[in-house]
Amino acid sequence: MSAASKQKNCNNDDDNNNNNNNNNNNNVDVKSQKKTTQNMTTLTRFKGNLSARSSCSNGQMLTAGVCVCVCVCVCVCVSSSAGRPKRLLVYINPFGGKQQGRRVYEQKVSPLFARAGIATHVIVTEYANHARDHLRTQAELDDFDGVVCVGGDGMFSEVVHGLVWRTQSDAGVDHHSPEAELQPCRLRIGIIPAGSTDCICFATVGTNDPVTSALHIIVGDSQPMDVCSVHHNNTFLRYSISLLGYGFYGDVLTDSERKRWMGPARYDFSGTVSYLPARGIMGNPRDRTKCRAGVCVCAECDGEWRTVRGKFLAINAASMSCACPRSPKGLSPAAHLADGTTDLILVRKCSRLDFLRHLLRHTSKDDQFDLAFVDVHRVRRFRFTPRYCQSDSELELDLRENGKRLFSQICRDHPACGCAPAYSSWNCDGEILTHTAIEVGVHCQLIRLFARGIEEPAVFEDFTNPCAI
Ligand SMILES: Nc1ncnc2c1ncn2[C@@H]1O[C@H](COP(=O)(O)OP(=O)(O)OP(=O)(O)O)[C@@H](O)[C@H]1O
Repeated sequence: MSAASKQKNCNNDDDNNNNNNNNNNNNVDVKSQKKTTQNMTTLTRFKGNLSARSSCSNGQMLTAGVCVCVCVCVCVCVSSSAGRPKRLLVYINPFGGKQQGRRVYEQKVSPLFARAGIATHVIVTEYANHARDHLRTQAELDDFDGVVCVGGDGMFSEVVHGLVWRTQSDAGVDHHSPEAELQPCRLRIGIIPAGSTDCICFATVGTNDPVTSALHIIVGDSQPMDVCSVHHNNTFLRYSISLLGYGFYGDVLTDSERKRWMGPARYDFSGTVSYLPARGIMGNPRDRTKCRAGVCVCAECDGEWRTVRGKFLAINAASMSCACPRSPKGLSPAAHLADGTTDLILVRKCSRLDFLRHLLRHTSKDDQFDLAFVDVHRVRRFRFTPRYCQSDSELELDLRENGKRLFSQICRDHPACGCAPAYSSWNCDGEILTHTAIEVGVHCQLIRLFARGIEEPAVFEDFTNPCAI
């Protein structure tokens, strides 16, 4: 990527919607005013919604000013132009969240796709990584305009892994090289939320509602997103879209899988963090500016590496705010979806009370980074090398043989110190990585979602009177 900043328009691909259709559908199931209001929010943002207005006035009216406008949204989209998908490959995880994926798709989404004239090829997954493997090897991607996953963040991660891998394979890019410039994926990804947390959907759409997500797909919205590649010693490990966590966050996952997450904490992990600060970007991790739909500026690639050594309780890299309904601020409230950076949060060794203060600030108005033992940097790349006490560790032998850069910085200060080695694991979007020494690079706008990011509410939006919109 060139050193110059790229300015990209992240808005909807289509500027004009031809709204000629007055078709009214009375069969749409609208369960609550809240849901309908969300759908209306989507509707109001569609450009050229004049005929949506007139359709709405003829549409089915419910009590309290609630209007069934989902059908209208679909009609708005039917007169398709470039950017709107015509054929979609759909993967449904029947076991995500409350195991409602199939029902959600069949009852709420499939009828909308049909009405919008979108053909679908639906695969209900039969095992973990089914969707990923299918995308990697079998899927005839040329036949489709987009891929839809019905499930949670884990399912989305599967689809990203399959699609990014396949795109690189087709383009002859060596994804094992940490320096490789990855090819952006042609197909957009739609998320129909049917998982437990649905953090990615929430961060890119602003709500976890299957109908709203389906409408974004139908109108062909486009929201670019960064993807982090994680390597160990020139070997690809995983892609990360939301959060990479070592120390506290890594161990919460590891220990919860071992069902001992309430057990004794032993957080004090020595190591070296090197990072390449992001330049040429708008904002910083502490400016309280939320990521909003619109123009995205990609960070520049050059600059000087910086190194931090010490003892950490937690090392987190947040590529997005990681806000979700249960944590509305998220881990890094000002992180951006598509600027080519990740927010590297370093929590140094501190007392348990101080660490608790830091954690509690995630749910209050106070700045969680405004503490002496917390540093946050917006970075393009970073590396982490744990400092092992044991000289005969498997990793050290491996590193000696390969002798690469920072990975050779193993602690040999205390070969027989007898201290309990403090290891943690990296939690990569909910999956535990098999290595602790990692190198991470952010790939700016590698994928695109059928979404448009979170928009500021329009000043004159009046949800109580949808027909006036
Ligand atoms: N048919 C299947 N059987 C078992 N596991 C599956 C199947 N299909 C997908 N999976 C796996 O299930 C995991 C969890 O799925 P998903 O993300 O959809 O739901 P969730 O974990 O409840 O939601 P969230 O990730 O938002 O918390 C994913 O990692 C995915 O790889």
